[in-house]
Amino acid sequence: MMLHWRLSIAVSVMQMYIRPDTNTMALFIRLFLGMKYGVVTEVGSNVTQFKVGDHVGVGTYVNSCKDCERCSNFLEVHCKKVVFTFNGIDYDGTITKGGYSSLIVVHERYCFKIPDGYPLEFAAPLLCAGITVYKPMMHHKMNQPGKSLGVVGLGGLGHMAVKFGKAFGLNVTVFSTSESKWDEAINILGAEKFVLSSDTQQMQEMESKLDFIVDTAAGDHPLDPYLNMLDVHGIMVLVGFPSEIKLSPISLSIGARNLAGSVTGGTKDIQSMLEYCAAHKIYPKIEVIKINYINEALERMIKNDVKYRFVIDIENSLK
Ligand SMILES: NC(=O)C1=CN([C@@H]2O[C@H](COP(=O)(O)OP(=O)(O)OC[C@H]3O[C@@H](n4cnc5c(N)ncnc54)[C@H](OP(=O)(O)O)[C@@H]3O)[C@@H](O)[C@H]2O)C=CC1
Ligand SMILES: O=C/C=C/c1ccc(O)c(O)c1
Repeated sequence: MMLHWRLSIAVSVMQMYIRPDTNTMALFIRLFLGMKYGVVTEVGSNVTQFKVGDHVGVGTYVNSCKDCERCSNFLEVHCKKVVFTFNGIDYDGTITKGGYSSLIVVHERYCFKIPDGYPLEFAAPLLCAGITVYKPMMHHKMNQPGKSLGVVGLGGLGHMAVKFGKAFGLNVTVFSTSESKWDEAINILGAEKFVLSSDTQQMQEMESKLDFIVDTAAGDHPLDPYLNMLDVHGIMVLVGFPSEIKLSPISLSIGARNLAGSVTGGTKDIQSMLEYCAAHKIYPKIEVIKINYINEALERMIKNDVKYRFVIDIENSLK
């Protein structure tokens, strides 16, 4: 039942951001150390899906009850007993350690085959940022060529939403608080349009122009201007975690618009996403670092100076 593997390389994805609380500026450190990839070195006798030598990845969770309706429908991330890969308490009482390890033992259900030829270092961010936007985009049928997509926030999640949007044949508009990201959005990621969200006129010009919006913004921001950009029956999905959201019900009712949320994805969705990325040559933009660069990496994350994920090469760090 268990898959036992030694990581040839382990990967951690880190994010850090400042979040205003009601009274204080609190510094939240999110060391997202869950996603990792490596090579299988040992399989238990009941393992059927993997063999020694396979390239595999582990996402943001490593266990769930396997028995509830959600698990039965491959919505394991929504299982009430889901165990997260980092700082979770597993069923045997152990605290999960995420990606800062050279070895992991994991049930094969929570292990994903990285397709042949897909460069391993790109796989880890897919297991969080990639699936977090791919899942709602597929669920809400945003893969209809010719439709229009708005992506709010150009960071780890946002740049993946742009990549999927382009691969789906959508007309993509990036909404950003950072004027400096114009070149990246248009010339590198290939978005059709870039809107500076602090520019009221540019924002108003987008009224009723979008079919879909994926909102990845990490900080607090008004929702009404974005909802008003949706056409009739348009769909806005929130995947970011600002501290709170406020909106006028009229922004939803007029135009019969839809607002939804989403969190990463189930095991089948994750495997499909990996295969889609391999088939369409979709790669997250990453910077590979060694562990001794971690303090500088943290400093740079505070300054929002990373495009868009640090990937820690644990194996080469330990040599
Ligand atoms: N639902 C889920 O399963 C998951 C959710 N998350 C959450 O998604 C969010 C984004 O994660 P990630 O992409 O990794 O983070 P990043 O820091 O890489 O990117 C977030 C982007 O949001 C924009 N932003 C930040 N603050 C604000 C603000 N106040 N108003 C508007 N835009 C803002 C910035 O883009 P710009 O400069 O372009 O404005 C920033 O680059 C986080 O809240 C994270 O916790 C992450 C993983 C999974
Ligand atoms: O699989 C679930 C992961 C959820 C998640 C929650 C918060 C956050 O900041 C993330 O990066 C992921």
